[in-house]
Amino acid sequence: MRLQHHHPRPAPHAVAVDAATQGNSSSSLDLRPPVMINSCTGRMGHSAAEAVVRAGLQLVPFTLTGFSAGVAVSNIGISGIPVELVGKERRQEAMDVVKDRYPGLVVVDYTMPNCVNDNAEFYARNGVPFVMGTTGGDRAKVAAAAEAAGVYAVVAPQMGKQVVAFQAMMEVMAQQYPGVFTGYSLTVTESHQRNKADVSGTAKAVVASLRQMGVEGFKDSDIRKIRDREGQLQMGVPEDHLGGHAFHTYTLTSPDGSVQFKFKHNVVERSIYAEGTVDAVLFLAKKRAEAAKEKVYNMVDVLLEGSLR
Ligand SMILES: NC(=O)C1=CN([C@@H]2O[C@H](COP(=O)(O)OP(=O)(O)OC[C@H]3O[C@@H](n4cnc5c(N)ncnc54)[C@H](OP(=O)(O)O)[C@@H]3O)[C@@H](O)[C@H]2O)C=CC1
Ligand SMILES: O=C(O)C1=N[C@H](C(=O)O)C[C@H](O)C1
Repeated sequence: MRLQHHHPRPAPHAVAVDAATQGNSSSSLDLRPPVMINSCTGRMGHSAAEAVVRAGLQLVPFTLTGFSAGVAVSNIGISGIPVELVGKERRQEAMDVVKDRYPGLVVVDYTMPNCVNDNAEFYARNGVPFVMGTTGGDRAKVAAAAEAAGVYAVVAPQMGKQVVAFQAMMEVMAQQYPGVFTGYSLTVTESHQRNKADVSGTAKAVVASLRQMGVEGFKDSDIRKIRDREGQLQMGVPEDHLGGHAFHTYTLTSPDGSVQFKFKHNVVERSIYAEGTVDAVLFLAKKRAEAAKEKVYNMVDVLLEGSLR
């Protein structure tokens, strides 16, 4: 496929895409599916695309961007593979070609919170399994779109194995000991790179478990979001990683102040999520091959099944 160039963005590795050169032996039951990542233009999408290539999976050489109205295509390079950018107004045309050329593909979404639902509905409409790594949006609607279309999906705000294990531990604690922190007050602070649009989806998930453990009166909007350089340095973020980090601290304090619990998970860079993304893709391919009854999963499900490397 060559989509028409309208108004190309700068293309450091502008090379014509010939999908056939990457080979395509996928079948719909392929356990190592071709992977389309939206959007390879973003930090997380780029990192996940590199992990896909490292894992020896075929990277579909097309990626969606949020650009539209006059901006159609140009190319970027991922680990030497030229990837063609597809503007929003041409995404259905591109998806038709991609489905035809890469049967059995799995889609990964790392875009923006404000397009989570639109993208999920687009993937569901097209009958393609997807990993929704993007945070935000109406998560119940994402799951409902996948269910209604009978499409397999992993929907999770956190792909990093060890952080997912922490999330799982909090969920188990909430199930086993509901109310154990009744009366305790909670503060939550999260720091991410300056241009992260929303409050941490991981923090929201952990807070949901803490509520089940009895914490009352704590709203998601009470999560303290640090995006400024000074605040980030104070929280201990290394200067080199101001542009890519995820530091989370949850503090629980007893009513009389005599007991305090602190949970922390601090991550720099993005490889932990990128590797987990590949695991989620392989998990979905397996579920599809097994024709599993359940369609929608999260990363705790992937972990519990032993599918995180
Ligand atoms: N689940 C997990 O483990 C993790 C989740 N995340 C989440 O992933 C998301 C992305 O983060 P990050 O990569 O840092 O953000 P970036 O801002 O670096 O990238 C987002 C990209 O999305 C693209 N985009 C915007 N709108 C659309 C659209 N409608 N269709 C296709 N592409 C679009 C933009 O491309 P363009 O400018 O070309 O439009 C942009 O490059 C966030 O929600 C973040 O919280 C991040 C890390 C780990
Ligand atoms: O945007 C990020 O960077 C991250 N987003 C996810 C979140 O919002 O929880 C996961 C991790 O914190 C990195």
